[in-house]
Amino acid sequence: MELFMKCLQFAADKHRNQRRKDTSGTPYINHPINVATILSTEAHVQDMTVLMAALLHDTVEDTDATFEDIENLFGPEVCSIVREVTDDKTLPKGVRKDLQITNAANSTRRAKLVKLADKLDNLRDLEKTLPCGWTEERRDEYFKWAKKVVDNLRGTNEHLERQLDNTFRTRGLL
Ligand SMILES: Nc1nc2c(ncn2[C@@H]2O[C@H](COP(=O)(O)OP(=O)(O)O)[C@@H](OP(=O)(O)OP(=O)(O)O)[C@H]2O)c(=O)[nH]1
Ligand SMILES: [Mn+2]
Repeated sequence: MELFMKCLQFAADKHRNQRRKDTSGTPYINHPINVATILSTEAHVQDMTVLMAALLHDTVEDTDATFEDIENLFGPEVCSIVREVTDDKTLPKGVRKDLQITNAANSTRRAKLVKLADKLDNLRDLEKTLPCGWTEERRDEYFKWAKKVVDNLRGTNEHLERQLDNTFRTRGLL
């Protein structure tokens, strides 16, 4: 529990100047908190290593945090999950998005759990509001792409997959 609180503090500090893309400017940290909360309360995940990785999952991708920081502070197991769910932002966006689809199938179970909850929270946000500057078409494309990623993560957690399927059904993708 002490290490979990340190993850929360570390993620809140790293994301402190970031906002979500919604019009109300929700603090970015709400998203990693939501991902960890979905895993704990909806997927009934009790593995603290997974819950810590959920809090940290966007720190290396979107802040100046490094894998070295994560490994030193939170250990190699948490770090390896964060590594699995971190996109290489030096790659062109199209390549990154394709890699998420192919890498999903080869991920460890722990990384798959974080990926499923990450997609679920992002899709729930997208159902509520269109991010600033996004068109309806871009939202539709995100849903279609997310379905391809999720299809390669299946067989991991029935609660998460049922919730994701509800969002895909609402969009006419299932
Ligand atoms: N739906 C939604 N997403 C928002 C919002 N604000 C920030 N995001 C982030 O935007 C990313 C999705 O937008 P894209 O344009 O597809 O991706 P990009 O930022 O990586 O270029 C997600 O990153 P990610 O968590 O790394 O996930 P993913 O890109 O792997 O799906 C999501 O967390 C918001 O208000 N609504
Ligand atoms: Mn995320």
